[in-house]
Amino acid sequence: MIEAYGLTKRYGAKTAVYNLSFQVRPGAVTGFLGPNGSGKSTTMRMILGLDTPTSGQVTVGGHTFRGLPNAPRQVGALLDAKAVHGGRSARNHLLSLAQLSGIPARRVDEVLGVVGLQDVGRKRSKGFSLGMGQRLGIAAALLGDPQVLLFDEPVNGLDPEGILWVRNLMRQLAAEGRTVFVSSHLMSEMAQTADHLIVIGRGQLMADMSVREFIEHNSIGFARVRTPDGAPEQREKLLAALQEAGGQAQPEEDGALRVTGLPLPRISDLAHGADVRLWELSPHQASLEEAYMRLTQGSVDYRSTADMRSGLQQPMAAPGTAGPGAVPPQAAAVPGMAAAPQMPAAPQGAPYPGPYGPPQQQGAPMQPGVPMQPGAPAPQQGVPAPQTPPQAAPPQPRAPEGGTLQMRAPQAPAGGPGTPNPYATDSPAPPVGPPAGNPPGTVPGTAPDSAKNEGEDA
Ligand SMILES: Nc1ncnc2c1ncn2[C@@H]1O[C@H](COP(=O)(O)OP(=O)(O)OP(=O)(O)O)[C@@H](O)[C@H]1O
Repeated sequence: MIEAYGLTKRYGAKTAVYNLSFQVRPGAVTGFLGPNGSGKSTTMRMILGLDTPTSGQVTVGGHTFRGLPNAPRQVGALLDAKAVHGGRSARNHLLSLAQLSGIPARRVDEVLGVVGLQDVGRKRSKGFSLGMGQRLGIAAALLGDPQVLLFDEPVNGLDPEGILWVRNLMRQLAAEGRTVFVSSHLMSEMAQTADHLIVIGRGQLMADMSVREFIEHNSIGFARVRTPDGAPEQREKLLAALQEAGGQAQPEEDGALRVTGLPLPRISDLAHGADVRLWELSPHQASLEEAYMRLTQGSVDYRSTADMRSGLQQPMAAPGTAGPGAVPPQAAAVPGMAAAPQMPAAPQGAPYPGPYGPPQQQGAPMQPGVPMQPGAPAPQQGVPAPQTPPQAAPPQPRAPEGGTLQMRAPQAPAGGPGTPNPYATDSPAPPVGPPAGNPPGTVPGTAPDSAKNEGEDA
């Protein structure tokens, strides 16, 4: 079990992790999610004793990492697959790690086999592809047959077969009763691999719950309704009836409607009352990716802007105006591609809106664009529609029944409302002590924070 209490890490004026408390339990795969720069790697490095918390603490099996007896046999980690001496063969790299930790040499051949590198074990790792390097990093993590495993982006660079293999490996390790903590940006992968999720944004805890609960709490269910093809008047009649009843409808690519704000039986009754035949009426739940986007969109530090040199943009409007060249955040600017779906942020403190979404006043459309009017054309491809601006606060979930679910908006620092949030200012933080040197029992394949640059470019 990994347990963090009030974990905080500052690098000079930069607060990378703030007041994080969570538990990672054995027997499950726990996904660790958060936007770029949200503090996932920093947290993992603190768990592994490679970074020293500014305050708070994190323990593995009740001990700080440095207090763990024979740590490399108890904790394995893949943090940075490139942290390998490229001139050494894969086998020699693992052998040197094994020797440092008192692990028998035969285990090296075992783990080379487990990760599928047995045929290239004597080749120098500098010739390895990204995926082979990942496999070598995973082999290093498995070397001590540890009960606790941390993987930072393990599927990075792996081909589909490799991704499937990692998924099965994680699940198998958890089924053996081990603690498996894995960060990833691949939501579809996490949805299939993880049992539980810990989500952070700007270094602070945003969600700690099962995958199922996470999707339930952060997504709006919807109904797909399809009227007969080639009968636009039927579709328009249905649209009018849905809107009159307080529902919202968005066009889907295949001509169906995505309806929120009305339960399925009501939609059926409305269609019947309007004398409209239906080819489809089906319930849907958003994906983990949609739920994640919805929760974290207020915590994203790095957003892309359109490339004005692509020749595809109108001239930029004056700052502060939404002129023809203004590009909404995350809107696709590629010809022939529709803007990516933009999930609206739920209003802070809003209750869970129920399986078919909130009533109209709460139910911002799930797709780009304004709610569709009867007879209105579907949004043109390649034309980003107006979008709801991101809101800073994540939604508040309902409390679970008898569970350990917690989900919080980023917490204000202790000290009351007048205390500045470290994320709101660049005010100097208390000085951080010099990074500790290589701790005894450093996890194979990882480097202490003394190897990292703690400074920031001006
Ligand atoms: N050694 C360091 N010195 C200074 N700042 C650092 C250091 N390590 C991390 N940071 C900063 O702390 C913040 C969190 O970084 P971290 O690498 O933990 O994020 P992350 O969630 O792992 O990001 P990503 O998903 O992009 O890998 C970032 O703003 C980063 O620039």
